[in-house]
Amino acid sequence: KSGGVVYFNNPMWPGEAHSIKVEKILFKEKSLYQEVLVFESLTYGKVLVLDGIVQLTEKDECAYQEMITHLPLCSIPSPKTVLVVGGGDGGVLREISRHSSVEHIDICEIDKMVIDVSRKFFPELAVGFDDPRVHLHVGDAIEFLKHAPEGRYDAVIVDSSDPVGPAQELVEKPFFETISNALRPGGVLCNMAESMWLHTHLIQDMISICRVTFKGSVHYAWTSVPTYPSGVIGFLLCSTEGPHVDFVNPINPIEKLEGADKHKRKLRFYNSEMHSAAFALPSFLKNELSWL
Ligand SMILES: NCCCN[C@H]1CC[C@@H](N)CC1
Repeated sequence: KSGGVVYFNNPMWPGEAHSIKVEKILFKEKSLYQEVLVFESLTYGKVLVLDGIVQLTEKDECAYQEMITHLPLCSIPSPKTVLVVGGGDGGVLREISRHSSVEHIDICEIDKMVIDVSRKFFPELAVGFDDPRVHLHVGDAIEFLKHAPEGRYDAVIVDSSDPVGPAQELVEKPFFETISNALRPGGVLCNMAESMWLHTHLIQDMISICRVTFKGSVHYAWTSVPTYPSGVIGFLLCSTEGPHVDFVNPINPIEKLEGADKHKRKLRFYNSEMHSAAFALPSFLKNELSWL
């Protein structure tokens, strides 16, 4: 209710909750897949919540959208074809459109309500859908990728919600195998990879799958998102067998991309220093994750 505080507690983070002060509820409906909530907060702008889990806020979405997009796209010389899994709010599309080398963008989002709600309440993100290179597919990415042509994409970005509910199957081996098959040799995947503070078992499971599924390199990167549980979110960066990809030192630095800032909206978070720094990991994580 307005004026109240909303608590986000969930089996994904037992024993802790995150609260944001609600100024005004703007939208609350059940889609075919989940409950979709939008509210005006006191200090983070508008907030998108799916099944009680914060997906984005206007204040800090830049960190997530910019990092999940530019970590992969700045790691290959000239990305041309990109697939977004999830991402129905349009934020990743907005970031991809900064790359003038990109010619074709497919996006596969299962829940049309997320797209419609973003267009209405988050125009700063939904602007991504206006790019003529974008081809929208409303449906299950598991099916979409099963039928994707082999070696079709230079990059795949999995901008998913947590693996509880609609996104449950997006952390399983068969799905990663279809992604690997859909990427060209030396193609790259950037996959949302939860919190190093909360989910090291899940991260380990994903890395174990990716190390056998992607014969190139597998790296873990992370960034700060204050409204996500534990205040950080990670990304799994994988490359298929083929031309070596150095994820840590961007071969295609965003600063050299003319047009990256031509947008009326400048980059707020990502830059090449943040790119490299994102791969520096705390000792507990290096010790916990078996890279071998
Ligand atoms: N496209 C908005 C972000 C979706 N990904 C998030 C990562 C993990 C969070 N617990 C919830 C959403």
